Amino acid sequence: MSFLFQVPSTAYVRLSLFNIVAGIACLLAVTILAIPQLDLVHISKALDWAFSAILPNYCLGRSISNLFQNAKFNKICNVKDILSSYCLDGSFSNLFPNVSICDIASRICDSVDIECFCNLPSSPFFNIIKPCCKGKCGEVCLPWERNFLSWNIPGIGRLLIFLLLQAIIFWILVFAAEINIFRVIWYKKKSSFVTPIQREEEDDDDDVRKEREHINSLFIDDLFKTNILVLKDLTKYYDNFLAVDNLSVGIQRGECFGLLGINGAGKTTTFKMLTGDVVISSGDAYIDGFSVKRNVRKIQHQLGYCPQFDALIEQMTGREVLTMFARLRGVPTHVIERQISYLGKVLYFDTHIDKQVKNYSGGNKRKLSTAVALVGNPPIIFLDEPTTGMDPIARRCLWDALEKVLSCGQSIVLTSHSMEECEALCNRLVIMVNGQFCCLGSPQHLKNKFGQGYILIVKVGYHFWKRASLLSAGNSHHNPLFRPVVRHQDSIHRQEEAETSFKRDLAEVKSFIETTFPGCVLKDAHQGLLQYHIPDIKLTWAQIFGTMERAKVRLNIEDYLVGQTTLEQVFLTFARSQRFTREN
Ligand SMILES: Nc1ncnc2c1ncn2[C@@H]1O[C@H](COP(=O)(O)OP(=O)(O)OP(=O)(O)O)[C@@H](O)[C@H]1O
Repeated sequence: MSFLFQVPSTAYVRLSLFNIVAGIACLLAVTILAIPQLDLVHISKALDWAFSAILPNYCLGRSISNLFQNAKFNKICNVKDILSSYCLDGSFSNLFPNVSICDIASRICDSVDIECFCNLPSSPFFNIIKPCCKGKCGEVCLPWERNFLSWNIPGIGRLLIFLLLQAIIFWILVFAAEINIFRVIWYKKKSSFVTPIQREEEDDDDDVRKEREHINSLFIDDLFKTNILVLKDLTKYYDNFLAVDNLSVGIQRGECFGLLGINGAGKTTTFKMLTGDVVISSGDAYIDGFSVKRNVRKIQHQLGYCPQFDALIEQMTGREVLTMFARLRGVPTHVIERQISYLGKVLYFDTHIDKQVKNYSGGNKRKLSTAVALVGNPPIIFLDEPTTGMDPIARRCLWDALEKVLSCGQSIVLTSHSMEECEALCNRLVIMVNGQFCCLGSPQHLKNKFGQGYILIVKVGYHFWKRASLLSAGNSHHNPLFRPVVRHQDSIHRQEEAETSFKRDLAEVKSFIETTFPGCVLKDAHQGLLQYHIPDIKLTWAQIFGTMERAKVRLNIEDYLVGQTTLEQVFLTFARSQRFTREN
């Protein structure tokens, strides 16, 4: 049922409703339609067969109902009961004083059953038991079976056989789903009518293109001599929306690979495809040689996953959660305790490990989720924004822990919105925009390639404005009578003056920088803070500092900063081209 529903509460409500409808409403419908006066008995019979064949809860309800009904009618049609009720109380002898039927009947029916009476050519006793005489009772026949397991209604033999068949069929379906047969069939069927997406290769960054060519040029076995994870033209469509677009990359053993991108770039969807949570639209991914499409179970044994939102059981303690996942991963019992205390220590939440998860802070939950991903030392670990909500110390502790993991030869794929984190951990990273890789390489390579030159940040002084505001505030002490009106008008006037002056200063500084450093690009302008990228690599630090020091005296520059281009600036350059949907 987890294939049909995303939200547990929705699944619960809908399944409960379905069971009520299938179990009770169908039973009522069939029973009502079976009333002879409605003349719909044939429909009732057809529905009874149909429901019995497909609905186990109908079979169960029907069996219970039939058992009860059959027991009741068996009691009515039991010869000894009839004899005792009619003969012993004398009612029969009163009705037919000249007939010693009770004596005859009791003598006969000690040895024979009700059919004996039904076969008597005519007798008053026959009239009494007539409704029990099958085939001789016309429209007043009672439906009863001496054997309650009989195939005929109200015997429950047929229903039991259906229940058994359904158990076998549903077990086979669950087993097939477990071993992923449906997914494989789905992929096979889909690949026959999905045409691969035609890409404009020349639009790709050359590193991204080279990586794709490298992946496509080698056989899978060759790729896994060095790589642990390979994505090959991995694509995901949500209906018609292209969330992940033709990703190809190989991630090496012991490598930390970063996925950067703004909200909605497609990072989580990529993870979800790799873990088998969502179906791949086209392309494939391989972990340690196993295809996600064909061997998702094997792949799930190989990976640890820290999802974007903590998937923890609130009522369990941290230790219990880790023990559970360790057992699921097949960690030997005697090693589990050692691993848990190690993870608690390196991730610095060992003091909370015996608390219930519901009492954890947000940061500690993230640590526990990361520990869940690390338990059992899987060869590849996916971490989706693991440090969200962690304080700077905890974050650094996590980085140390991840460094240790990497040094043991395990690989990590990490998404994060912290450039600092990516620079600290990632050997290589990609920036994703609109589901595509825009650039690929080490943080330094990307900075060199996309951020050649310098970053100049200039803060234009606003002290005139500040002084004016202070002045107007100071004046207000002296003339309490006129203060409200005069102060208000004066303040507005001074603020307007200060604003004009500030705008003039800003324009002067802009014009100075743009003429002094030709080719510079204004990246950001915000509250008097101008951020330029100076691409001219021939300029020296001394030249830039000298020029700015001289300008600082002449122009209204309060402060300035010259630096190397940061990863964040490279990121921002690419992030600007992300298409914005209503959601992101
Ligand atoms: N189940 C879904 N159905 C339809 N569209 C979806 C679904 N899940 C994600 N998307 C869309 O796919 C795109 C990529 O989403 P995804 O969650 O992968 O982004 P992300 O890069 O992980 O973002 P974030 O940094 O916020 O986690 C988004 O535009 C999102 O709206």
